[in-house]
Amino acid sequence: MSWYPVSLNLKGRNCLIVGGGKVAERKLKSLIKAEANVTLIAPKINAILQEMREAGAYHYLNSTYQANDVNGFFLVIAATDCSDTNSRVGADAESQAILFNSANSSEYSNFYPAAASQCGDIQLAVSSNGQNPYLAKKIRKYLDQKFDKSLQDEVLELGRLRNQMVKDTLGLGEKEKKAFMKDNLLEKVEALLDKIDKNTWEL
Ligand SMILES: C[C@@]1(CC(=O)O)c2cc3[nH]c(cc4nc(cc5[nH]c(cc(n2)[C@H]1CCC(=O)O)[C@@](C)(CC(=O)O)[C@@H]5CCC(=O)O)C(CC(=O)O)=C4CCC(=O)O)c(CCC(=O)O)c3CC(=O)O
Ligand SMILES: NC(=O)C1=CN([C@@H]2O[C@H](COP(=O)(O)OP(=O)(O)OC[C@H]3O[C@@H](n4cnc5c(N)ncnc54)[C@H](O)[C@@H]3O)[C@@H](O)[C@H]2O)C=CC1
Repeated sequence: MSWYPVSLNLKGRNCLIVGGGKVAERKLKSLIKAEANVTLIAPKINAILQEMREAGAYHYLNSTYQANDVNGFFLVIAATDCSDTNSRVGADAESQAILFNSANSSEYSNFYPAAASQCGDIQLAVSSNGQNPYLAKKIRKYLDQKFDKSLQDEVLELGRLRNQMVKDTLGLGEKEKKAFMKDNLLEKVEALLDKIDKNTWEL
């Protein structure tokens, strides 16, 4: 089986993290970057999570996980140091077809967060499907360092051009549309790819 790669829009979505240690903290930071609305349940949280709570970065429930605490959440992450708890959270999430990731077991996980970095609208994401997250992180860092952040403006410009062309070609037939795009846009994309090749890739 191959896993289905996807980019999720979590803006304003209710997401739950169970656990309050280092792993929960990393997961929380990436959900906050995605502007999710995060609730965290744990009887104890580390010092950084404490600071973030005081700053109002997420909602905190000072408790151990209770059955069906997952109710109503779009996405749930179990990051406790108790694999039984993580499995219970997973079983509850799975029974409601909620997106679920466990930090210590792939038993119920129906997604893995990729090792990812953002360069403007280009997202670099690497996954090892649970085989070796450390390797995924290393490959992500390698790509990140090779990718020139100055290309961000050019990618945005390509987006603007493309939107304009979609408007300009309204009413044209499929064939004419394709020809128009090829003449006006693909050349610019190729030029950008050449630039990436020459300036940033040393593969
Ligand atoms: C299955 C998965 C479930 C999940 O957590 O989603 C999982 C599981 C485990 N990770 C472990 C360890 C580490 N994980 C990292 C880092 C990351 N781990 C991430 C994802 C995933 N980790 C999922 C698979 C994704 C995939 O394969 O692609 C990343 C990509 C995304 C994220 O979590 O945000 C993020 C990199 C982000 C980035 O920087 O780009 C580091 C490195 C570090 O922290 O510096 C270490 C220490 C080094 C080491 O031990 O390898 C252990 C052993 C724990 C133990 O020893 O007990 C387990 C448990 C097990 O494998 O059973
Ligand atoms: N996916 C990953 O990248 C990694 C995963 N791990 C795994 O993740 C687990 C957690 O790692 P850390 O954050 O370092 O552990 P930690 O020990 O720092 O934190 C565990 C947290 O879980 C909470 N907790 C325990 N029982 C709970 C319950 N019933 N309900 C709610 N919260 C509960 C604790 O209060 C604590 O806040 C490890 O046991 C390990 O299996 C570890 C390192 C990396």
